[in-house]
Parts: sequence; structure tokens; C-alpha cells
Amino acid sequence: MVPSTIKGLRICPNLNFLFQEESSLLNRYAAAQKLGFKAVETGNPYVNAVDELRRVKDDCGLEQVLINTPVGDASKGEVGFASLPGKEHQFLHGLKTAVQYATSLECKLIHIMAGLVMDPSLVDDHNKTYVNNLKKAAPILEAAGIVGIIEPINQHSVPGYYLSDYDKAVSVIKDVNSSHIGLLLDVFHLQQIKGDVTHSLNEYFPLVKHVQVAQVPDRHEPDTPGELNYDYVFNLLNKLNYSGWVGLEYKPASTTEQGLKWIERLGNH
Ligand SMILES: O=C(O)C(=O)CO
Repeated sequence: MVPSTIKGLRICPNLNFLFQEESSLLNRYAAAQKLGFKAVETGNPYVNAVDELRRVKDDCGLEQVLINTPVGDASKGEVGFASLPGKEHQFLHGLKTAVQYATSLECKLIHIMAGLVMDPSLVDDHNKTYVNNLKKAAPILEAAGIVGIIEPINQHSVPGYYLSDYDKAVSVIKDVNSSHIGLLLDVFHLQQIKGDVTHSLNEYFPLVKHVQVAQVPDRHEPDTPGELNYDYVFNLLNKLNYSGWVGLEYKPASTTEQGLKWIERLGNH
């Protein structure tokens, strides 16, 4: 069994990163529950029918904290659709699918994936498309009681990803001006995009609806060798009175279960 909190912060494994020893997503819910987790996040729930997922989630007594919007053909930039000019229909269809899944799974957070900029000369069209799509998404999310969150992703992890700048994310959230559009702050990406973790966490905290963690640069467990001191980061989240979930979105350095020992190690400081 593993603790489901670290320093009082609630933690949930991302089932598209952890428990990959289980080839089936449905079995990953059971594996997470067996180890003692109370909740999960799932980047791509669409590999299963929503009723199947709902049944397994409920049988395991797990909370579904977050899902992502669907992605398409990455070779066409479709790592999500939110910023893609000319694909507004696919964005809206994907959003409605995500809302349908989230509603059935009683999930209150949807990570809205932005897509890739395949032609840098079209970045202004991406900017306009992104804001317009999020403005259309806000009332749909509000009606469903769901918050859409946008996540700056670093360019090493996803080269060409449209949203890779916190100032842009903040400006878009303020432009859309809806309590149903907020920020997903993944400390793994923050460190590689901007660094300045203490001041950045303080500055962006009012917009933060969800946090994810992984060590930099290898994206392994928080206590593996790397640039970030997660003992400090978790203490800082507590100082800020962060009450949301912390998503474990890292690639286990060995096995999932072996790697989870970091929680005990770090939690005892
Ligand atoms: O790659 C990431 O950090 C994501 O959150 C995609 O789900």
C-alpha cells in the first residue's frame, strides 16, 4: 500500500504514465486502487467506452480527477485541436466528447489540449482560434459544472506545441474571463519553460486549478536525481494552501510500484 497524500497534499496517479505494466487501461484502475490510491487522472480515456470506464472506476471506488480532450493525428498537428485554425468543428466535437466522459465519470477537470503549430507564420491564426474556441467552450463547461484547464507544455517534451508560455496562458485565461477556464501547472514544464519556481508558483497560484509533478529532465519520480527539490515544492504548495490534487505524471524509472516508494521517503521530511 502507498499513502494517498504527501505532506497532506492529495496525490493521484496519471494512468497514461503510471501502471503501464498493465496493458489495459481498465486494469490500471484496479492496480491503482489495489495500492491504496483514492483517485486517478487519465490523459486518454477514449480507448474504452465510457460506460465500461464508469463501471470499473466505481467498482474500484476511485475518484476521476482529470481527463484530457481527445487528440488526433500528430503528423497533422492534432495534439489536441483548441488552437488549430480550420479545425474548430473537430475541437467542439472533441470537447463535447470529453464533457460526456467527464460527466459520466463525475470528473470536474478537463485538460484542453491545444495542438501543434505546424507553420510558425500562422501563429496569429492559432492565437485567434485558441481564444475563440475557449470562449465557446466556457459556457459548455459551465453548464456541465466542469472546469477546463490549459497547460503550458515545454518544447523539449512536445516540440511545436502551441501553448508553451505562461504569460500567454495567463493572458488567454484573462481574455476568456470565465471561472470555468483555469491553469494546469505542471512543475515539470514550469521548470523547463521558465524556472523561477517559487515566484512563478506564487504569481500564477490564483489561476491554478490542478498541479502535476515529475523530476526534470528525465520525467521520473520526484525524488530521483534532477533539477527540482520536491520536498521544497510540496512545502511551498502547503504554504500557499493549495487544496487541489497533485497529479503524478511521471515515467517510473523502474516499475510503478518500486518507484512509488518516493512517497514514503519524501513524506517523512
Ligand atoms: O504532457 C503533458 O504534460 C500532459 O499533461 C499531456 O497530458
